[in-house]
Amino acid sequence: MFPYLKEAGKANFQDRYVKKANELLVPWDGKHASNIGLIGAPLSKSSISHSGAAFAPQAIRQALSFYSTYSIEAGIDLADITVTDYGDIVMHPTDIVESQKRIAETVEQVVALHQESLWITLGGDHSITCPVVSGWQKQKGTIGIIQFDAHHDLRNLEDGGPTNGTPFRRLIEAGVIDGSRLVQIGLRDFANSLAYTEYGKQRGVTMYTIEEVHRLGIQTIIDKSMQMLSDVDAVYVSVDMDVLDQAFAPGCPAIGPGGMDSRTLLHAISLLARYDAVQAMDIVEIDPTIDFRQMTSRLAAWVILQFLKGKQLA
Ligand SMILES: N=CN[C@@H](CCC(=O)O)C(=O)O
Ligand SMILES: [Mn+2]
Ligand SMILES: [Mn+2]
Repeated sequence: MFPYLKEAGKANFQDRYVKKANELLVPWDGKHASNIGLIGAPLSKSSISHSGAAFAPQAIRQALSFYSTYSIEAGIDLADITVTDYGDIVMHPTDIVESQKRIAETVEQVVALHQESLWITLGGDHSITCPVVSGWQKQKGTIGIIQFDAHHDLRNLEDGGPTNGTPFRRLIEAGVIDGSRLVQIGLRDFANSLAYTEYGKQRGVTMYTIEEVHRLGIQTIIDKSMQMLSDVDAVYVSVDMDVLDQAFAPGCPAIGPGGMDSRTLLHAISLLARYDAVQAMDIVEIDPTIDFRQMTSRLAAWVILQFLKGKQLA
């Protein structure tokens, strides 16, 4: 009736030949689901550094609207993919342990409903990976994890409880994953301590520093890692955005120089997604309140798109 009135929040300009990446997300109706699920775990009260990562799931969804679904490099369009958006898990306002329990329970329940689905979880700080993987693993069996991170995240629990510095130690000590099935990629100087490198080595964790990424090349590291994990039932990819150099990811609380460039991370995700065993991914440690021009959330949107692209190329 009114030709110049549009629904609030809808784009001002629509090109009939362009599909925007956010249009791939379809809210879960409680019944129907596609074979790719997305869920938000907005917890950041568990972060050692001040963090507004609880705002990241919405920021990343919104950042998808900046991009189209067409990959000129691969010569494919993702337009026909549907990602079922399960929404965000409600966090307890003060109780971190209760919030993490809700994450584990919810993930276990939704994965049980749709066991064949691929899962993308948007954090939150990195503490969410422990409950997410715990819930997911219950439906999967023996799992491997590939972690992109500047940090080990193998800190002791005594000093701070279940913070964003501890998820992989908790998973190992709870027996959810064997240390020999954890691969850490992008570890960097002056962001860790010898005690945790030694703890990781004792547990059989495979570690690649950012210097090794540069020297060996990301393709070689991904090939080797997936070969090493060839006996697992499923592989989980955990993307701590602070693996990136501060120039590429200004919106992470624990930024630093000497990190990975965005192209290397995106290539790694697309390579990993081509493996059938890679069935889940999380993206963590983005605080949209300190980001610059949504650069870090935009990159996270691309991480999702590279994952979807890689699956199309599998
Ligand atoms: N996942 C991040 N872990 C880092 C940063 C913690 C922080 O400063 O918030 C770590 O344990 O050092
Ligand atoms: Mn980190
Ligand atoms: Mn981390």
